[in-house]
Amino acid sequence: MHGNICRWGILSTAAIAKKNWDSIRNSGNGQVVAVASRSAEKAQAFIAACQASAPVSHTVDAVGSYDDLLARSDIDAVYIPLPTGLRTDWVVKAANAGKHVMVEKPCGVTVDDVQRMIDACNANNVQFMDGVMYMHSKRMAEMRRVLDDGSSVGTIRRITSQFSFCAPEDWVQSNIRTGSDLEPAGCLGDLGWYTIRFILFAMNYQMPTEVRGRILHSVCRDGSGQAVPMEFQGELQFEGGASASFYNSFRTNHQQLGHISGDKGYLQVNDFVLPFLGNTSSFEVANHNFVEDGCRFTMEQHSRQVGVAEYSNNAADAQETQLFRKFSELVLSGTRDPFWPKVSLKTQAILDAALRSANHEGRAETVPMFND
Ligand SMILES: NC(=O)C1=CN([C@@H]2O[C@H](COP(=O)(O)OP(=O)(O)OC[C@H]3O[C@@H](n4cnc5c(N)ncnc54)[C@H](OP(=O)(O)O)[C@@H]3O)[C@@H](O)[C@H]2O)C=CC1
Ligand SMILES: O=C1CO[C@H](CO)[C@@H](O)[C@@H]1O
Repeated sequence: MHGNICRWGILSTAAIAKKNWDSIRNSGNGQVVAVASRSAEKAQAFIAACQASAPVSHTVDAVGSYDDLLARSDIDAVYIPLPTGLRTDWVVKAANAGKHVMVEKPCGVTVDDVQRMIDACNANNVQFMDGVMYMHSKRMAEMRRVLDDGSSVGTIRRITSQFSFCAPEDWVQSNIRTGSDLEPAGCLGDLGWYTIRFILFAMNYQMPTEVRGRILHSVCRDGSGQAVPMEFQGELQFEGGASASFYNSFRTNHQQLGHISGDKGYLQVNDFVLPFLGNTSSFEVANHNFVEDGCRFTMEQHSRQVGVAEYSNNAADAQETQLFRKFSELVLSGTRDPFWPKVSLKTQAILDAALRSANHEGRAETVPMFND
C-alpha cells in the first residue's frame, strides 16, 4: 500500500485488461503500477494503447514475464485475466507472493482449482475475488430490496437467465473461448458463469439440490484438442420447489435476460451483465392482474421500471469501477471478505455439475451445499 492507494499489477495484455486499466484509473483508490506480458514489447504496446485512450500521469512499467511482476515489492494486488486453463497456477503463485488476487471468470476449470486458489489466498491472508462486474452495480442492491419486500415478486418459483452473443466464424476459429486447453467450458464458462451467478443471487446464494445440463451445440476447431460447448442449457432445482433454467450461446445474438417470477409478480432485467449505455440501470417489476367481469375477461397490465443512477463505460460510478474500488478498499482496510471466495466456489460447483450432467446424458447431479 502506498498511503491510501492500492498498487495494481496486471498479468497479461488481455483485451479485457484495457477496460479495467480504465476502471482502476477511475476508482480513486487504485493505480496500475506495472503490466506483465510474455513479451516486454507487448506489455509496452499495451501500456501505450491504454495511455492513448485513458491516460494516467504516473509511469507504468512494462514487465517481460509474469514471475518478474509477482516478485516486485511495489505491488499490492494483481488482476489476472489469463485464460482459464492457465489461471490456477498463477493465482497460487500470486497469493504465495503475498499479492491480493482479482481473478477473471470462469475462475477455474474445476471446483478443485478454485479451492486451491482460495486455500493459497487464505494461507497468505490475501483477498480473493472474481471479476464479475455486475455484482458491484447499485442495481443489484435495488433488486435485492424488491425481491425481499414480500409483495413485488413474493415467493420465488422460477428463474430464467440467458446470456448469448452470435460470434463470427473467424472468431470461432481463433478466440481463446473456443480452445479446449484455454477455455475448456466454452460458452458455459464464458457466459454461464454469469447466468449461474444471477440464479444464485436471486436465491440468496442457496445451492440447488439438483443440476442438469445439456450441450446443444459444440465445435472442435483447428488447434483445439477437444470440442467445447457453443450452446448450453442448464436446469436447477431447489429445496422448497423453486426451479431455474439458464441458456448460453455463441450462436444467438446479444441477450442478457434475467427473469425472476414468484407468486405475486416478476422482476425482469434485460441487460443484467453489461448495462445498456446510459446513466440509469433499470429493471421491470410486474404485478399483472386478471379480472373476470361477466363476459369481459381482462388482463390488466401493471408494471413499473425501477432505476438507479449509474453511468456505464468505466465512469466513476460504473459497476466495473465499483468492482476495483471495492477490492482496493478491502486491501487498504486490511480486512478480508469471505463472501467473495465462497460465491466463486458455489458458481464453479454448479458449472461443473452442469457440465458433468451434459456429459452423462443429462442425468441429475448434486452439488455441495457449502453450509458452514
Ligand atoms: N469480467 C469481464 O467482464 C470479462 C472477463 N473476461 C475473461 O477474461 C479472460 C480473458 O479474456 P480476453 O480478454 O478476451 O482474452 P485475450 O485472448 O484478449 O487475452 C488473454 C491473454 O492471456 C495471455 N496468455 C498467456 N498465455 C496464453 C496462451 N497460451 N494463449 C493465449 N493467451 C495467453 C496473453 O497475454 P500476453 O501475451 O501479454 O502474455 C493474452 O493477451 C477470459 O477468461 C474471459 O472469460 C473477458 C472479458 C470480460
Ligand atoms: O465476461 C465477458 C463479458 O461478456 C462477454 C460477452 O458479451 C464475454 O465474452 C466476456 O468474456
